[in-house]
Amino acid sequence: MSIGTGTSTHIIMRLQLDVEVFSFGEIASCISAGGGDIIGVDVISSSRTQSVRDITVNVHGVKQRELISELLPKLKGVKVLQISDRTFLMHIGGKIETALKTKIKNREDLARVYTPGVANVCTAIADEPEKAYSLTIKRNTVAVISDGTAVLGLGNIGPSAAMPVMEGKAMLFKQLANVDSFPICLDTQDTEEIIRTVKAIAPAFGGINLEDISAPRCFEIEERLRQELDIPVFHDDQHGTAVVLLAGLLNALRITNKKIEDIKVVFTGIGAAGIACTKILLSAGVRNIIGIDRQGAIHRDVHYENPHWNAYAQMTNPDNLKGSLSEVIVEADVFIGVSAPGILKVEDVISMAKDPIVFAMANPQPEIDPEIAEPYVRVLATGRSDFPNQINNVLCFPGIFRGALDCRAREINEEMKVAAAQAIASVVTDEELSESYIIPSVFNDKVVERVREAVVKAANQTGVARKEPRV
Ligand SMILES: NC(=O)c1ccc[n+]([C@@H]2O[C@H](COP(=O)([O-])OP(=O)(O)OC[C@H]3O[C@@H](n4cnc5c(N)ncnc54)[C@H](O)[C@@H]3O)[C@@H](O)[C@H]2O)c1
Ligand SMILES: O=C(O)C[C@H](O)C(=O)O
Ligand SMILES: [Mg+2]
Repeated sequence: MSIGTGTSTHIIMRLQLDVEVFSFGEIASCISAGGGDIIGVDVISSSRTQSVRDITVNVHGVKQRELISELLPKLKGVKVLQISDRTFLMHIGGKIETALKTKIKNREDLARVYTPGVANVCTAIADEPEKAYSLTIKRNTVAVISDGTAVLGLGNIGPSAAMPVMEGKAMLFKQLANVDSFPICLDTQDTEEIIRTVKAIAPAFGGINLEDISAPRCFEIEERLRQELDIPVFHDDQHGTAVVLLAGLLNALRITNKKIEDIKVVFTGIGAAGIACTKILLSAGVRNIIGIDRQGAIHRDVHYENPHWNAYAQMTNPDNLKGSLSEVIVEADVFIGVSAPGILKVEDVISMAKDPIVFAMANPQPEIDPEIAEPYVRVLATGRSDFPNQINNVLCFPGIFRGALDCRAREINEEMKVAAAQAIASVVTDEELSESYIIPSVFNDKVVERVREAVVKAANQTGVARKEPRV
């Protein structure tokens, strides 16, 4: 399966060139005719007769890449040895590794980090289990756990295919918040087995980040683990997303000057993210939310097999609207998509109220192509990093876990989440706020620090902190 991103990407073409025959001008014209731009040329090897070169080319989609790959071999003296995509190259062998804090230089070191010295440390922990926090990786380490059932918007692609996303989350934890983490993808989709397994591996970890586990199983898995473990358990697709969404919406409403209690919000995708996002907006004061899943608006006149939808119908849709997205979205102020690609049409956006806010957050393909939607909306956001206004849980999970680990929080509660949302929103000042800047960038170094501070404060206020954090 190939993801047509619709945006540019770099490919590296390794060419074997017959020195007597080839013409670089012809190669350049051919790449340009295929719609690519040459970014760089590296000579890999050279002899009197042959030269092997890597040509890095910027292309704007899969079709251009295919066209260039077809045209180049037709040139005289040119043989295409290999075409690699930079994204794939960054994944070869995985994206993370274990690093040592101290090197074992001699026998004395060996006897300390390993047998016999290590035995004394083990006994100390056996005598006083709390010491696991000071003498093992526990205090700074989170397990990133998935069963591969709702990987981005790709669906149930299984545990092995989920690994690149989980490795990516681990990279972000480390780079943004210096939290160590392990990506763990489980080869089971059985709720009880997942709960048992996570509980069994929990002693090594200071927190559990559940990721890309589909609804409705994710609700029970998280709830039971929260009750049965004494470390924070956080389903990122529910709560991380909800926190960042609330931050983005608070700032978008500053632009459109609409009051949170007056807006009509239409959601698509009433799964893990959709239900949690709805709940956070209700507690922030939104009164009119209508949720839409595959069969249309969720209302109170039917009984759903999914018990979460019956509960959802009770807390949303005050006018008990029925029908399709196109029918329900008329005069809505805000659209929030956590569902599937391409389901929002331009006509739907046109039918919204003045100054529409559209958050098309499905990954990797949003509910509407941003380029198509842009002329019709006041504020547009997606979950992706290649458009402005990235509403993605990456703005939340590193900082929220940094804070929770630092104050050794027992759990991550509602107050900590709302504090995190306000902290993220506050990074964008009044002077900076604009239609294309409602939410700070992932690379804004104020984000993690502000979220951490707000989360530690809320944890202290709600009595779930078990330690004064180091400053
Ligand atoms: N931007 C972010 O930070 C962020 C965070 C979490 C999830 N997401 C995205 O949101 C989407 C859902 O993720 P999830 O974890 O909630 O998955 P999920 O499987 O728990 O829920 C998805 C829901 O969308 C519904 N759906 C699918 N196709 C639909 C359609 N055509 N019309 C209406 N509803 C439809 C499904 O029936 C399901 O109820 C994914 O694309 C994911 O990438 C984005
Ligand atoms: O992984 C992401 O980019 C965000 C989110 O967790 C998702 O599942 O889409
Ligand atoms: Mg996810």
